[in-house]
Amino acid sequence: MMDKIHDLLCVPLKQIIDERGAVYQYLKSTGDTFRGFGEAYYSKVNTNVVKGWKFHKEIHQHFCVPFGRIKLIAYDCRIDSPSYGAIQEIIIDDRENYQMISMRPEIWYSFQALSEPFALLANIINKPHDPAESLNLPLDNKEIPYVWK
Ligand SMILES: Cc1cn([C@H]2C[C@H](O)[C@@H](COP(=O)(O)OP(=O)(O)O[C@H]3O[C@@H](C)C(=O)[C@@H](O)[C@H]3O)O2)c(=O)[nH]c1=O
Repeated sequence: MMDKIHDLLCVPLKQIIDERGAVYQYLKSTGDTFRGFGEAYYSKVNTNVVKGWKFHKEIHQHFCVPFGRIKLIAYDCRIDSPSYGAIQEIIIDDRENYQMISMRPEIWYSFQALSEPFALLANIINKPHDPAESLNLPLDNKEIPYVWK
């Protein structure tokens, strides 16, 4: 059963399309979820590859997919959360599911590229990347109740 994780926000984004191309909106400092700017980068994911599981202790992330299609799985391990134990599946892409995911810290997540030849997961984070601030678990672990097929 796919739940909704407390305070993990999916914000539909506009694409302003014209005959020349389009403008894909992403993140504004005036947005409700903005927590300051630290770094922006892309995670390129080759078709069918799954990255993760990842967990950030402090960093707040803003994901969107400007190219391709990603399946994101999130798991709420916060004992004090109203959605403790929840697993949420989110499709993010550059078309009908063009949206920003406001991913607060302390959520486990992993993500798979569903598009060929790859997908780009854009990420804007509120502090510069710090490997010491994150945790990783292998895809086949005993802690997270989700199995990637
Ligand atoms: C994110 C990042 C990674 N790296 C290095 C660390 C490592 O040697 C290599 C690959 O890093 P990762 O395996 O973490 O890359 P990846 O698995 O693509 O994950 C990254 O994508 C986003 C969506 C996340 O979820 C973050 O955890 C981030 O680490 O790049 C940097 O130098 N600067 C950075 O800002």
